Amino acid sequence: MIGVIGGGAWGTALAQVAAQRSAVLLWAREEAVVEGINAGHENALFLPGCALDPAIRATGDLAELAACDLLLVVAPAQHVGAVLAAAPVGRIPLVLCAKGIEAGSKRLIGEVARAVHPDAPIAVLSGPTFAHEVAGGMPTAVTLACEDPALGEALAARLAVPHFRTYATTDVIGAEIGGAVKNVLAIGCGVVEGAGLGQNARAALIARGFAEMTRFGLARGARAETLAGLSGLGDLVLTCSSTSSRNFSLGVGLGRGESAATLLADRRTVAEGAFTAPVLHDAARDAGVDMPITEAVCRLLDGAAVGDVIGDLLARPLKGEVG
Ligand SMILES: NC(=O)c1ccc[n+]([C@@H]2O[C@H](COP(=O)([O-])OP(=O)(O)OC[C@H]3O[C@@H](n4cnc5c(N)ncnc54)[C@H](O)[C@@H]3O)[C@@H](O)[C@H]2O)c1
Ligand SMILES: O=P(O)(O)OC[C@H](O)CO
Repeated sequence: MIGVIGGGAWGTALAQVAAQRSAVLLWAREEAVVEGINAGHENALFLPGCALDPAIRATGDLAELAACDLLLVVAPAQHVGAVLAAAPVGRIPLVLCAKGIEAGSKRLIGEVARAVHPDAPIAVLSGPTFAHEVAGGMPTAVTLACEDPALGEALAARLAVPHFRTYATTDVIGAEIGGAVKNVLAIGCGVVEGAGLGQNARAALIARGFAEMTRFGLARGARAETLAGLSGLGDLVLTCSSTSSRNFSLGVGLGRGESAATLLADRRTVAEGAFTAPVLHDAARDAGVDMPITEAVCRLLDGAAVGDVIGDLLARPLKGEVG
């Protein structure tokens, strides 16, 4: 049986995919989500309007996950450590599906999981994946990263269904960094949209943002081809082009001059980039990597005026395109 830890939009969509081939037990934090899935086969809080496979069973009791032989970890990045610490994992393989970096510790989610459950094999699933499209059966492709190639290929085969293709790699760090950094850059692209700065600026931000992602990723041991793949460039393009992205939408609000505090207040859904941006900025400084767009997003989240931040970005000394 496949266990899913997290009953947000993405955990629910992944449960829907997994249910095509396996029994699925989904742990959700909210009682209303557990009841809604078990009684009405719908997650009205986080994925409304999607008729779920009746074979998906939900629970509010983490202990029940001990019966699973594979766990998909889909809590928001800042909560993965706490949720995993309370889960009966032991040696059950963990597929990490959150996109972010833990604030304070500056750890990638794989490092967080390994610290709590050192005996559990770790994999990362990431890529361009709006939950509502995946849950609706629309064609989607993801990266499945695992340092053990045999386990990675077995997990990729187990989680794939015809509309959900998994591409295996051994580059776990690359998959993690792409997913974390793209959320920050998506906020920046949203700002460009909200401030009406035009399509040229958005394309420039995607390309220069990808250069930032690559610099940081290579400094942390990622492989360039992973960063240019589904979990990096693929997801960057998706989230930088659509208001279906919570991160892009947050940026649109910032670009219109609304404050981050107002935009983030009382949110039920997560915009991971808002939490990752400051810790990514710190981690980049530690690694000696220049990330001007990430720095600009941090300033905007801290309340700096859009005109000032864009003016400073454009006023930087000219440099070569590579390097
Ligand atoms: N939604 C997507 O399309 C999508 C796609 C791929 C990856 N992801 C990633 O999946 C992760 C989960 O996002 P989502 O979209 O499923 O969430 P969501 O925005 O739909 O829902 C918020 C989730 O946060 C959980 N939560 C809130 N406070 C919590 C706490 N204190 N402890 C534990 N959990 C808490 C809620 O229970 C809920 O599951 C994120 O890292 C996100 O980047 C999302
Ligand atoms: O809505 P976002 O910005 O969290 O993006 C969701 C997924 O990460 C897209 O791949």
